[in-house]
Amino acid sequence: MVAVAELAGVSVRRGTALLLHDVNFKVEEGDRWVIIGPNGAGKTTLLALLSTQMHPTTGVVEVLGEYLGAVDVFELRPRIGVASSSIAHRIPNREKVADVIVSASYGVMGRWRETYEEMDHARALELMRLMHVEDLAGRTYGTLSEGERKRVEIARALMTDPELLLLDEPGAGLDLRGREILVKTLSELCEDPDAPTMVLVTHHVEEIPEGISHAMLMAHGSVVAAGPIDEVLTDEKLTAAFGMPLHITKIDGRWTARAA
Ligand SMILES: Nc1ncnc2c1ncn2[C@@H]1O[C@H](COP(=O)(O)OP(=O)(O)OP(=O)(O)O)[C@@H](O)[C@H]1O
Repeated sequence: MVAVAELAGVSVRRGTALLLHDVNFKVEEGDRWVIIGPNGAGKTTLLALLSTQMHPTTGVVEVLGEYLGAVDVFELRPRIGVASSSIAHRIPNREKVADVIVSASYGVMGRWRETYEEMDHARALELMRLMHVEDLAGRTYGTLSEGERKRVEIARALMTDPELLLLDEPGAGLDLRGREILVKTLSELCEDPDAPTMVLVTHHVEEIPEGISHAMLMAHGSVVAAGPIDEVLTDEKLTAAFGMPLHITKIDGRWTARAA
């Protein structure tokens, strides 16, 4: 198996704060990872390394065969799709949904004077169908519900045909209906053999789509457990990560957790 990303002995320090401590993590081609942990566990920091937005203080980060620190990250970034609230905040509200997606092929936020190929428009349409937002193509981004926005943001992240897809809390702020539509759409993506290798971050096991193959539990900047999802999402390991007695169950491929 080819490693799409690998962290070896990675720590990240900011002043006296240790954001990540001796993290080892390997993502192989075709893997669908979920990273779970309480607030402040270091999940966003880990995604910042994988998306080449941050360098480690110590240790080695390899992404798509290149080592951070020895590669021009601007060449690497188009090969990585990212959907996160910080990117979403930069999308202009007046932008049409179809343009939000197609403009990713130029790496721009909001259309300006670029001209797009027919191929780009066809790809954007294909992705809108994949994310079930094709009916919203003509709407402006600012008029969408939170759930619709999330699916548009993921379609945008897929526009450059990335080899690695990073999703930072896609279910945050969604109501039950919005969450269920998103989880179903993400399940379809996870089960699509042509979809890129994926790493999804969430706080809630209820947001884990079917088709996720691996899980990592984090706490206090360290890895509590990592591996095939059924081996990692156990009462004992979840309890250790969240620091309270928890009971987790899996029914029809979906997970729920509550205090034990
Ligand atoms: N520049 C910084 N200086 C000091 N501490 C920082 C800095 N950036 C982040 N931190 C701290 O590092 C820890 C890890 O942050 P991170 O955002 O990676 O956690 P997270 O698991 O994504 O949390 P959340 O679930 O709340 O989004 C937090 O305690 C945060 O306050």
